[in-house]
Amino acid sequence: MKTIEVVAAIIKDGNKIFATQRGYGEFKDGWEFPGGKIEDGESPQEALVREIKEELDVEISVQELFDTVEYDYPGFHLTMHCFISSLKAGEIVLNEHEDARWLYKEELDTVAWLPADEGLIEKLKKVL
Ligand SMILES: Nc1nc2c([nH]c(=O)n2[C@H]2C[C@H](O)[C@@H](COP(=O)(O)OP(=O)(O)OP(=O)(O)O)O2)c(=O)[nH]1
Repeated sequence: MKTIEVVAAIIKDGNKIFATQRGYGEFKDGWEFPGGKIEDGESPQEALVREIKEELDVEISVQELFDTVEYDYPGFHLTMHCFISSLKAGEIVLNEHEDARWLYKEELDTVAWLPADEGLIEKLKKVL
């Protein structure tokens, strides 16, 4: 099966994390962590900084790797490296997503996460 390698940002502000809702495509309306595919020659961290600038207009500082999710969708295998991050500069603008929310730990279950993110959310609840 084809593997897609993706980086995603768990952007934290104090006790809150930033969740985005996909605005298009196969997973439209699902909630996720912003990010996208790594391009040739990029490190995961470089890809993440670029993707977040494209999607949200902001600069982030990328901190530690929180988890790498491995998940089989019907059409492909997803490998997703999820980095704890924080906002460095700029104001968030939703260039691609249809909605976004800052969620406290207690609110993490109030949005419909993409299937690959469900285990990650359980793991996050333990550390937030
Ligand atoms: N960014 C991100 N993608 C996720 C998450 N969970 C999850 O299953 N995915 C999947 C959805 C997509 O198939 C893939 C991400 O690829 P992508 O962001 O480049 O999105 P895309 O398929 O729309 O690709 P493209 O149109 O930009 O080429 O990973 C998540 O939390 N964040």
